Amino acid sequence: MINKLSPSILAADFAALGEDIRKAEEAGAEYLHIDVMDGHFVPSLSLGFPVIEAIRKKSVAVFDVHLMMDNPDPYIKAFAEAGADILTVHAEVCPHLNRTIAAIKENGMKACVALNPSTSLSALDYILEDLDMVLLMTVNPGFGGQKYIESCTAKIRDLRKMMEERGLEIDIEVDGGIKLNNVQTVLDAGANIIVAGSAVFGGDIEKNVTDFMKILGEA
Ligand SMILES: O=C(CO)[C@H](O)[C@H](O)COP(=O)(O)O
Ligand SMILES: [Fe+2]
Repeated sequence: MINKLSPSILAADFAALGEDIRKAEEAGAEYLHIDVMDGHFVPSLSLGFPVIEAIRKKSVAVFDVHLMMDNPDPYIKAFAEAGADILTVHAEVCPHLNRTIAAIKENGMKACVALNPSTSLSALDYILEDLDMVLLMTVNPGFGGQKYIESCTAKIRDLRKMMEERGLEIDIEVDGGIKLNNVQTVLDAGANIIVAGSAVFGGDIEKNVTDFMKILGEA
């Protein structure tokens, strides 16, 4: 599996968003993780279409859009038009997951399902073969800067094993509390797409990206 860093712009300086993104990309980040929160599924409100459209004009990165929203189905086409490349929906709020995943693909995006830390991997049992990526939340979604939940390491390992047993090579993305001092743990467990917000945008962005990429073997 190819490792990628996906810096989460939730932790960027929103008053200097274009500049912070430019720094992350110039340091070598190929993905950007964009957190959309609806104040329903999660307590926070974050950003929406105008922001995604604006940064799409400035960035060539893969837009890895993480929807933390109830009932995302009516918005799928609009996210594609705004510039999303990968669209992630939460299993907890998608009762018609096959239909949702099909709609994401029909709109030309890669399809990913996210699971909260306490959601069982069995939620993926009958959909895994249809996915381009699985996002395992390693904190409860809603806020940046939280602490990594240790029990998620075994879950990553179990998901990679589940994929191997089915002969699947699907990206496993991890999101929440990933820092330079625990990223090797999640890589060893089987994750290969690494979201980092505060650990990238809090401080020297170029140095943080470079340091992560050395560990990811991307540098
Ligand atoms: O989805 C998210 C929160 O719900 C964010 O992507 C995540 O929390 C990144 O922030 P950090 O790396 O600071 O934990
Ligand atoms: Fe996220």
